[in-house]
Amino acid sequence: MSEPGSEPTTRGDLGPSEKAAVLTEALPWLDSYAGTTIVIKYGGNAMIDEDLKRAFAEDIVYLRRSGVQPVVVHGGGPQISAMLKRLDISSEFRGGLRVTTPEAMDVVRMVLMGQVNRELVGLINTHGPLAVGLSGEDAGLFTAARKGLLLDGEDVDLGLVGEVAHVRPEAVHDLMEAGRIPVVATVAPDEDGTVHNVNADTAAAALAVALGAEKLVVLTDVAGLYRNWPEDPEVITGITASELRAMLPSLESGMVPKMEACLAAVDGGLSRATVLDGRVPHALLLEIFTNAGVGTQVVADPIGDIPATQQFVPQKGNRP
Ligand SMILES: Nc1ncnc2c1ncn2[C@@H]1O[C@H](COP(=O)(O)OP(=O)(O)O)[C@@H](O)[C@H]1O
Ligand SMILES: CC(=O)N[C@@H](CCC(=O)OP(=O)(O)O)C(=O)O
Repeated sequence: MSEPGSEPTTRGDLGPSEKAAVLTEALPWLDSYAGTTIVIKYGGNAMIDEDLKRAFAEDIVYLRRSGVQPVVVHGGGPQISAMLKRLDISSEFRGGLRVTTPEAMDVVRMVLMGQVNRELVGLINTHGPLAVGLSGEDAGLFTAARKGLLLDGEDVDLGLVGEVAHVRPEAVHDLMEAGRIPVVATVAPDEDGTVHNVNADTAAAALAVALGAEKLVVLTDVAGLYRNWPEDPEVITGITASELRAMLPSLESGMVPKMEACLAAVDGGLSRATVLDGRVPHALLLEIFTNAGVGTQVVADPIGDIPATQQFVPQKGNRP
């Protein structure tokens, strides 16, 4: 596993028998995931360069062609920050969430829907007419409610930041039934129609639960959830819902909404939620179609005394 800030590792060239082994290793996973829905959250911090974004689009199309139904929910935090800076609009984060003024909200909406969403849809569609972009504003997909935040005993006013109060997943279902890949930006109106900025991890979890997805995969810019961050970091490969719940108050910055989202997904009935290093090319395929898996896997509390690291150990025939 890489350390924070270190370069992600890549695989060297494989010989013919190793290539065949990789392909056959995928077979049981192809069998067990066919027909399931996987929600993939693509964080803005993992959209580092054009090659990585192209590799991500390939992975999504690969999943679709393998009979999996991928649903993409994307972020774009660094892209929003860059545009706010260009426009000389200040913004700050509290508890991993952007304090969003009405002026900043216009920029959030413009960047997420007009820039990041369009780019991902375009990259996927170089492989065929597959992806359709939408936001929480389309066909009532998300209804937001103003998010409150208590930090160190103090009420923080986050402005136009929303949490997902209601999901109406019909539009996503319609697209999936038509063989399309929904690509979702996470701005959403409240009941009065005022558009709110919803953290993409939070929205991805809510959508995954509403769709009854098999799994939530979160692509970010670290190798997973670290214990003892940042002094003596060590990636946690597997963690149960209760262990994560106990750890949440000690987490910082962007990891707070991310791990809250994984917990919400598992509490909402998904069998797993995984945080992966999106800087590794094809991390998604490695996670879904190889025995090793990568990153941090959050699982429901065990029945009996099987440790989290050994639950659903990805081996043939061992799917829950
Ligand atoms: N315990 C932790 N383990 C891993 N990353 C952490 C931890 N605590 C804080 N972080 C920070 O959280 C960041 C990921 O969140 P964020 O920047 O919101 O990513 P994304 O754009 O992918 O949603 C990491 O880059 C890291 O700096
Ligand atoms: C409320 C809030 O913080 N919203 C996020 C929405 C984008 C996002 O979540 O992007 P990443 O996944 O790349 O972090 C923001 O304004 O940055």
